[in-house]
Amino acid sequence: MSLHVIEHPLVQHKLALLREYGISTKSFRELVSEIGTLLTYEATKDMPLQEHSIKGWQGNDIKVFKLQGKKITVVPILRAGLGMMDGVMELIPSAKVSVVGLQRNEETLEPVPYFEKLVGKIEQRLSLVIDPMLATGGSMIATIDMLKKAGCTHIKAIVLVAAPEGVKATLDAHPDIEIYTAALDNHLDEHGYIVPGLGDAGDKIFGTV
Ligand SMILES: O=P(O)(O)OC[C@H]1O[C@H](OP(=O)(O)OP(=O)(O)O)[C@H](O)[C@@H]1O
Ligand SMILES: O=c1cc[nH]c(=O)[nH]1
Ligand SMILES: [Mg+2]
Repeated sequence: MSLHVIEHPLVQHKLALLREYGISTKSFRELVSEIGTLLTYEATKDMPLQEHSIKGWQGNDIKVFKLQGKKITVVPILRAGLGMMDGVMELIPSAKVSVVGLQRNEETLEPVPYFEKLVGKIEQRLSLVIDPMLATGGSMIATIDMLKKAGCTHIKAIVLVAAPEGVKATLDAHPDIEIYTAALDNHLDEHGYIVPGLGDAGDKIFGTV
């Protein structure tokens, strides 16, 4: 459906810190999680509400609004998506979690699926796919393919940084989804890395380099 670049000053400030050369693993993890929280706030702002009547502090009936029906499944793409989990779950602590494992082949840039564990009745919920990086879009497209195969019709993606190539490929393949990102970066380099980007987000979160 569309791309939402979140230009909120807190998001942009934290993203600037995240891009620093030589950032520590601790700071990288903290910022990934914090930006995850802020982007979740934006991505959930059109969730439907239902009116309820409750007893308020004075003991009389008052009208309030609560989230309606089956709510959200968070879908982290392993590994790097796990880095956003705590931040996302902070705002939606009752969300179900469906985990998808994909490893990009660094030669062909094709995603190689290695894990899929989706929750029951996933088709009745909004799927919120989380991954820090949207590069060629291959991993995101493969994940959305899996979710649609399971019957999901309402899917949003939250990524910290997106390349124009990945946004186009994802929205061409799945025009009905919405992408929320802190930045639409410049381009992909010859190795499929986002420029200016963040480097290898999975390695930075897990300390594997
Ligand atoms: O848009 P694409 O071209 O598919 O690239 C983006 C994917 O690459 C990274 O994961 P990677 O495959 O490196 O796995 P990791 O999270 O285990 O490091 C990143 O976290 C995305 O999942
Ligand atoms: O720039 C990129 C592209 C894919 N995966 C990453 O971690 N970073
Ligand atoms: Mg990686």
